[in-house]
Amino acid sequence: MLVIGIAGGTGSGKTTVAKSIITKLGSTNVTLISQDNYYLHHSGLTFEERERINYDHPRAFENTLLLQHLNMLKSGQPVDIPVYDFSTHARSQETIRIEVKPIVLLEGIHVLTDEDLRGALNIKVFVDTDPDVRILRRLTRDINERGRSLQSVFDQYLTTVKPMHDAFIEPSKKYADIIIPEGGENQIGISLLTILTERYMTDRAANYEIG
Ligand SMILES: Nc1ncnc2c1ncn2[C@@H]1O[C@H](COP(=O)(O)OP(=O)(O)O)[C@@H](O)[C@H]1O
Ligand SMILES: O=c1ccn([C@@H]2O[C@H](COP(=O)(O)O)[C@@H](O)[C@H]2O)c(=O)[nH]1
Repeated sequence: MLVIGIAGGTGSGKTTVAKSIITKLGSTNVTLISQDNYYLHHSGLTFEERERINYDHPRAFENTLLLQHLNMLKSGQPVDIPVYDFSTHARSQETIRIEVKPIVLLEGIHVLTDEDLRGALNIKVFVDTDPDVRILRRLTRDINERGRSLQSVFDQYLTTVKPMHDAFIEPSKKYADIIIPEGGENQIGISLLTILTERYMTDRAANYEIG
């Protein structure tokens, strides 16, 4: 199984890049997993307490479960991954079944910051988009899709999103094999990744396999 990690700041276009690759290759051989599904579940906290959590710190995620699921997929077992509800800041009761496919695209803000997670990736990608573009995209998305107000996006960006991006996410770019400027607009970068993935599928014995 080939695992491609796609990191980058919030709103950089990680999901858009991943979905473009799936559109080009078809979904039969490629599956998408978002690190966001593995946000820690804070069942003992109230909504107001959950609202104040720093969701941009590397330790906000249950990466041990994510790694366990990747290992299960690599050994040929399907997995039931958690579903995360951004409007309530909580895991929902449901899970999603992920079937075994030869290619896994793993996208998330911190897929390159965790050493163990990096070790599970065959190709490491960083989507590099200017902060002003990212915050504008995030503002639109969080208000339209995640039930946020203008003020809450503004406050969260300044208190946690930007400081954590500067401290952890931007520095993780150095681990990338491929940097894709401007995300979904970068058709050449997306084609490059698609070609690499196609080559893997036609030659499973290629050098990408981790020992
Ligand atoms: N090139 C683009 N032009 C315009 N809007 C975009 C572009 N890329 C992404 N978006 C929008 O910006 C938002 C964040 O993009 P997304 O791919 O989900 O980023 P990420 O997964 O990095 O947070 C989404 O609403 C998406 O539709
Ligand atoms: O409960 C939550 C959990 C996460 N967030 C924010 O989500 C982004 C990561 O998602 P992207 O799709 O990569 O933008 C992260 O910056 C968190 O701040 C949240 O607001 N609430």
